[in-house]
Amino acid sequence: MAADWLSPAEREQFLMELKATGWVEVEDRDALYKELHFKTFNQAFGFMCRVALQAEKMNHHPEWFNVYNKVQITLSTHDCGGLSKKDIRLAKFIDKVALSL
Ligand SMILES: C[C@H](O)[C@H](O)[C@H]1CNC2=NC(N)=NC(=O)C2=N1
Repeated sequence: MAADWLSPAEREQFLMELKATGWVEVEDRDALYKELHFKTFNQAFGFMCRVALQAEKMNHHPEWFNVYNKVQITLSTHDCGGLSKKDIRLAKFIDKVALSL
């Protein structure tokens, strides 16, 4: 959606903020990646449940992989073939939930 496109200035600003919290740009595609570690599987899955509910509300879904206490997340907007404001919003939500656990 056009409203979700990032201007070059917004993109630079948001990427700077998110890199400071551990997100990295994926090398071979326009996407963001973060790996999170929790104490237990319960915590990791609890985190995933909260993110899943938000993702469904936003109609914007992460690509993710979980083993025990580790969650690897890739964010990208498939409809526009790269990063959009929705990825930024979801990344910030993910950081907020992770901090609250
Ligand atoms: C039809 C449906 O609205 C779309 O496929 C939504 C669903 N979730 C999505 N999630 C992500 N990450 N990118 C999208 O472009 C996207 N599009």
